[in-house]
Amino acid sequence: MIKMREICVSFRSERQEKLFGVSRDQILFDVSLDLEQGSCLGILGESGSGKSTLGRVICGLLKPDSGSYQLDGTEVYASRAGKKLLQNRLSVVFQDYTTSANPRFRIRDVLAEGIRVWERKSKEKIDRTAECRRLMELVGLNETYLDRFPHELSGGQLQRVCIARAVACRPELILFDEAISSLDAHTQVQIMDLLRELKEKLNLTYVFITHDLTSVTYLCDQVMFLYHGRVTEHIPVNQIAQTKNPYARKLLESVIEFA
Ligand SMILES: Nc1ncnc2c1ncn2[C@@H]1O[C@H](COP(=O)(O)OP(=O)(O)OP(=O)(O)O)[C@@H](O)[C@H]1O
Repeated sequence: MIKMREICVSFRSERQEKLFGVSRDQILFDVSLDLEQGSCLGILGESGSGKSTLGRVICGLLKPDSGSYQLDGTEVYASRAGKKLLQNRLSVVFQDYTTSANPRFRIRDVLAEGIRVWERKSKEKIDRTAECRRLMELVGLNETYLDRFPHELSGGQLQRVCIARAVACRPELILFDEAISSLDAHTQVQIMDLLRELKEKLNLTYVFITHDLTSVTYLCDQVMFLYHGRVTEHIPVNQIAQTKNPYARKLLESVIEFA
């Protein structure tokens, strides 16, 4: 489904030696990955290692300096058709569910944003009331919440709404950028169970960006470690205990010590 080869990204450096300097800081170095349909890839790394930058490349928001990014054989950044293909297939769920839902919208209007995308894609007219009910049921929320505003829901409930909005446009791939990190541990498990269930039901592919090793082992089938913008390891999750990666070892030891 996704094939990335030697992706490099740099940003204009803040420390320019000349007045009109053009020096750049490289953030991603030759990142390559393959993602099969139906799989779940966890991207782990310390703060600043380039996870979200890679996420922005994956979701079509940041054109890399060099490298190839193909979706089902089509080069994503080479043409408008490539970007369009990606837009039609991908949804994103961000960490900050409080700001990703417009506070002036009722929940039904938040969901309508995703439903409209599906209407445009499919060129079908959808019964929005019925679709909102279906989506609420899909993410385990009571349909009476449809008339509430975001601040009238708990963090976990609101993140469920954001997940419902993400699946409303019937994507094949969903990118989660620290999407459960700010929830309490109990709610995180509930949301991860929901994500597992949706993945099976809707045959979805996930990319899951996180600091949290536990959620990766719970949800993902493969894990990629980024360190200072380079992939240091990309392994199946069931081999994580044997990893030599120092960052992964540190995370593993902290989980084991904590347990
Ligand atoms: N638009 C930008 N312009 C300049 N530098 C940027 C930009 N976006 C990110 N960076 C820099 O790129 C580096 C990687 O940032 P990124 O957000 O990808 O890391 P991360 O691994 O997701 O970190 P965190 O876990 O803290 O979110 C950081 O040093 C950051 O300051």
